[in-house]
Amino acid sequence: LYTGAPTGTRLLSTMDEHTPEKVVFNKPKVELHVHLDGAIRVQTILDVAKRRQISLPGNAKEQMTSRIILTEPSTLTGFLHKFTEYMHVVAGDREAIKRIAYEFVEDKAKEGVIYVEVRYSPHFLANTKVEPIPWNQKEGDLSPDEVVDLVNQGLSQGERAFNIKARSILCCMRHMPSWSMDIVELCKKYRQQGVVGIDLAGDESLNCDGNPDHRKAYEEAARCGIHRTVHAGEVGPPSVVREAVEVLKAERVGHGYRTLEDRDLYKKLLAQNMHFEICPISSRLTGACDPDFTKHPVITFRKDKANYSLNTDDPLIFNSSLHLDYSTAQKYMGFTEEEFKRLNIKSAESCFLPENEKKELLHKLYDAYGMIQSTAF
Ligand SMILES: O=c1[nH]cnc2c1ncn2[C@H]1C[C@H](O)[C@@H](CO)O1
Repeated sequence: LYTGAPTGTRLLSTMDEHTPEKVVFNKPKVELHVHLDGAIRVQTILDVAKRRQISLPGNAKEQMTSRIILTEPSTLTGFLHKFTEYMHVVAGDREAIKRIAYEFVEDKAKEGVIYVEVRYSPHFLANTKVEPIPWNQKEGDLSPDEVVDLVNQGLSQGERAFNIKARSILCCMRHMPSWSMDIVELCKKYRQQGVVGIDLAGDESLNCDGNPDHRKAYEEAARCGIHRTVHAGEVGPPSVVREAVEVLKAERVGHGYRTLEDRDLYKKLLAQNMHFEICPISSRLTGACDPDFTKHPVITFRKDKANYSLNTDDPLIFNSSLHLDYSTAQKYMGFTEEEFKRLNIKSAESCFLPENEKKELLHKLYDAYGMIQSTAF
């Protein structure tokens, strides 16, 4: 049993019962890149479909699971298509949205995560005040604004029940620039209720142009002190990373694998201590990286002592858990306990919490890792 819970009030099991993989780093962790809508329990999708009388092609859990999950390397476009299998079930439903957020916190606590930043597109979960209404839903009465309020409620109930900290990041979508100004306004409105940042997600292989609406939203975010991350260089070229950092003023890069193809950019970002949100399992199944993990870009990041985190991205679709990302890094990339500690401390340093809360989180990690705080890496 993992007994190092922050306040010592709760014992966490070493792993989720559905994850057979070995736990290689059974210590408190920080996760910075995970999509709420890519981290729903299959059982919850089935329960909500039943309650709402939405018929699904497969009713049995195994059938639905096999429709949703990716087992072989695909493309980012192919991967993103998987969301159409189930998003219509939960979108527009208040109870489902709160439940998903709450259960998400429970699942993270079970993985030994003590601080998580979870991201999602409020528009994708709404059915009014969103144009076009996503997932072929009929118009209803759940706006993106109320979606954010519901997720905040679910997350904070989860925080209290499972004794970890959860904050959120709101996603702009590359193919929907007209939503981006709403996003920054929602970030501003809900910054006291757990929203800590803005992201730009979606299909970089189809939409990597520097759209002025995304740029305006990010300018406003920077002006208001809203923290910024951008999906870039996952499948798109290094120029998308450069734009994310130089134009959108991203403080972190989502994925960023292809940064390595531009030596000058990579050197500059290393010198800047730029944080890369690395998602090993995801990068194989989306086709972003070579399927051979022994050739993964994170091996270079590690060698260069770069600032990066390890993350699940979309554990529902990858049928994965954070333990699997860690055990993969250990098994195929030679990661050690020391490196896991170092990268979690880097993750905490790069998180979007206010300084005082960041310090507190760092203290918890130093304490759990048996480190004296001055022993900086
Ligand atoms: O890995 C990803 N790259 C780009 N976009 C992604 C990835 N995973 C999820 N998304 C998209 C699909 C979700 O509906 C959206 C918001 O969470 O973000």
